[in-house]
Amino acid sequence: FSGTCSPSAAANVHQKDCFRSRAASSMAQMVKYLGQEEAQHIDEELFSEYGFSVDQLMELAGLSCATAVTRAYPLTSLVKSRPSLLVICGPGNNGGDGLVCARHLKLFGYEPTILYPKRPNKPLFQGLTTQCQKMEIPFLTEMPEAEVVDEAYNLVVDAIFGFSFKGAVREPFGSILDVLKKTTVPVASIDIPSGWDVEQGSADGLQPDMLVSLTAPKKSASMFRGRYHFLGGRFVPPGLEKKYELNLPQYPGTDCVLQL
Ligand SMILES: NC(=O)C1=CN([C@@H]2O[C@H](COP(=O)(O)OP(=O)(O)OC[C@H]3O[C@@H](n4cnc5c(N)ncnc54)[C@H](O)[C@@H]3O)[C@@H](O)[C@H]2O)[C@@H](O)CC1
Ligand SMILES: [K+]
Repeated sequence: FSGTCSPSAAANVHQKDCFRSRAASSMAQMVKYLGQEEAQHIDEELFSEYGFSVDQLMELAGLSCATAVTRAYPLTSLVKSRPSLLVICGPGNNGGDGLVCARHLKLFGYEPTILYPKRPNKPLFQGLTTQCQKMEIPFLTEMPEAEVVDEAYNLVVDAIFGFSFKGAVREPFGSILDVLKKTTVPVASIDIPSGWDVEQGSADGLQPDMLVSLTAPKKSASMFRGRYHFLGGRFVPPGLEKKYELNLPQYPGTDCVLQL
């Protein structure tokens, strides 16, 4: 889209797109893009000052991600005969968001499969894993080759690393990300495209088609070049939003996601 809204454009639809696009880009300018430390401080404060628990926010974050997937890749738009998705979960809370997202996607009619190679020995993650197993979501034991991923799945959900990622990628995630970079199916990243520096991004890294920024976008989101950037995690209390000057756009109605 060129950025100029031509009044002579015949279709109303085009005009609507035009205004939506303008509104969205001005919203994207207003909302604050967070540095890594700031994102971690907000996270800590949500628990220490505002009394939330991790599983509460993870449920809302994962639900946002699943909802964003339904908006960008509705069941009717999928090209494969089955609505299959691959959800790759990492070793921290970003991986937990992925487990929650997979569970909701199953409830929304998709057929997720999970790869979860490094599982923390904590009740929260064990519970989320059990819930997915009981929802009859299959777990893979290893990352398939790129050609297999392209053939078997409509979309890959990247829940490997979030805002605590630092340094060079350690195994087995280095090899998993190498495969992901070779696939042609769209990738939807939760919070940060995995392997990207949280603030600087990564020129030769993963190039997801969708990014769901949680709470507020991180600085690297300004380097995102995919088609769909959503904001999710509609749980920020006004006091916290004010303190960190987040300038969050208003979510429409009761929606838990907003397209930036
Ligand atoms: N504050 C918020 O707004 C919320 C955040 N949530 C999620 O939590 C995420 C942050 O979670 P965490 O702080 O647990 O961290 P991450 O999930 O970003 O990753 C931490 C894990 O990755 C490993 N790791 C870090 N760098 C690595 C490297 N170079 N190679 C291999 N492994 C590496 C760490 O050892 C740790 O196990 C967010 O991005 C978001 O997805 C949500 O669950 C809930 C609400
Ligand atoms: K991610």
